[in-house]
Amino acid sequence: MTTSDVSIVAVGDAADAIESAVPVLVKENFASRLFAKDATLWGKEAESEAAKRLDWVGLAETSRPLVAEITQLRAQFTDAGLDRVVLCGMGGSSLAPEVICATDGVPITVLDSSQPDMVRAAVADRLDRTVVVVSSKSGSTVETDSQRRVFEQAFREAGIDPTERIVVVTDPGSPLDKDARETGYTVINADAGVGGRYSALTAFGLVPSGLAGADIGRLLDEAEAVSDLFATDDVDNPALRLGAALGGTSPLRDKILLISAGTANVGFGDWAEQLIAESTGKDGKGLLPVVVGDAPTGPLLADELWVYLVSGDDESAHPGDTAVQVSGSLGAAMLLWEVAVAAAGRLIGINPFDQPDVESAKAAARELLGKGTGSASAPAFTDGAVEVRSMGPDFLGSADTVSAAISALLGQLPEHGYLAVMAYVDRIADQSLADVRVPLATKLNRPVTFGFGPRFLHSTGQYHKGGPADGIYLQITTTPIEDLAIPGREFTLGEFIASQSAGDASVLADHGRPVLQLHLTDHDAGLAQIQQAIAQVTAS
Ligand SMILES: O=P(O)(O)OC[C@H]1O[C@](O)(CO)[C@@H](O)[C@@H]1O
Repeated sequence: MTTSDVSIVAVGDAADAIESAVPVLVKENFASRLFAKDATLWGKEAESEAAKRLDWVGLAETSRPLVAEITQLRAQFTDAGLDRVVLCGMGGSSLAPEVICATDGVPITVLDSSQPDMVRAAVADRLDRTVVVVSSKSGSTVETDSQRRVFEQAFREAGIDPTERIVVVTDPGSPLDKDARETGYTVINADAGVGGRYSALTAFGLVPSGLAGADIGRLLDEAEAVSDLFATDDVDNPALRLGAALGGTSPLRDKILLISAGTANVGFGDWAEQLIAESTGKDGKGLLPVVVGDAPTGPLLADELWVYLVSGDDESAHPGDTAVQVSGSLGAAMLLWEVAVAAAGRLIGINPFDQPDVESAKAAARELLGKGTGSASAPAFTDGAVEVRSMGPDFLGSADTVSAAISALLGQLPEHGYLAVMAYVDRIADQSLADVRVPLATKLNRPVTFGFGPRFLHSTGQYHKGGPADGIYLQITTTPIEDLAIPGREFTLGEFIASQSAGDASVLADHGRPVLQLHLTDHDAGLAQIQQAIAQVTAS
């Protein structure tokens, strides 16, 4: 069916789920209650958190005043010859602007990493023309704080006053809010009644995107055009239909393949990935988003739902026994998925507004940093430029090469499991590493996710630790080409990212999950060696 500029077409189990679950959601008045900010929709335990997290339903209207404010600020910067925008922020504080800018074709540098080489590269580029947006809802995320410190120092060293170049987006009253105001930065507060992954249409999505030149007024128009439709208790409500397809299949198809099939919303899967994984992956339940780019060549698996992201004028139905085809302009699509995931959360029986397991990895990282140790343990063995460690169950056996270790990890895959590749490398310079995903998925004939660390910790990281215990994990870490000090901190970025990867691995291992860590002692040689080893394993 097609309504407004949003369209949902479903076949197979997804269509059955829509047929059975949407009437229930309609009968319960889910849509109208959601838009009336009814915090009781996800059960007693979720109520107090939900009560603080539902302002996103009205953002198309309430965010309007920001458009003029941001436009004016952009004009000031442009007049001063500042035409490069860097966004420092993690997860919900950076994923939306990346998609908004890419879709609008305007450049923005998204720095969502603690990887020293990636941070150095962002700081070294056109500093004299750069405006930095520091975005953090909590105001306490260590990656973001570290990025800010590095930029502040770089500006000072270049004889530039950081207060003329740094704009801070944060919740009112956060530690960052206080500090930034005292320092004299331009601060734009976000709506505190919206969680990170639902914040695309708040100041978190709009400030960096608008400063970079994206048409944020149009984005809000697109969301506003569908708001009433999504608030309607009707079986034709596309957001309820998508929510039912995501959370209402029986048995639950919990691996959601996000396929880019002509959509104009560039990189939308990366944004939706966080929304789905962090919202649903908890209490041993959840939906695993798998961003696959092109359509998979293998058969549809019994626990997969294929979601084709198409363009509005694509009339053709995509193949697949069970599939959903979704289109919509970006602002509409963002609101569509937010409502759909909230509805899926009710169907699955989880609280879509908390992220209980993200903190556990952060705590483990803090502990390791405190001890001054990045890597948790001595390597089991070293092969060329790669140190090999295993965590969780002892699965290495007699493996003494990188490829044998990878094969041993793959041998741990449960029947309905998935493999997550987690690469703590420079996600711009080492982008090609992501190409290992497809051959691994083909070899295993099971879902394989690929995430750059620490970015994924704020996305699929919640699902890995809180969702069903059926994952196996291939962690790739590296000695940086050149480490970087964090001004005012006792640890370097290199030490910090090492503690993040080791902390996450230790939490996964505590959950009984197999983790293989491949650590590059020499970045270039190690990377080539790992790519070769994966090619060898997947070819056999
Ligand atoms: O905006 P903040 O508070 O820096 O948080 C960044 C991200 O970290 C998380 O809180 C946890 O991963 C995400 O939900 C959030 O989007």
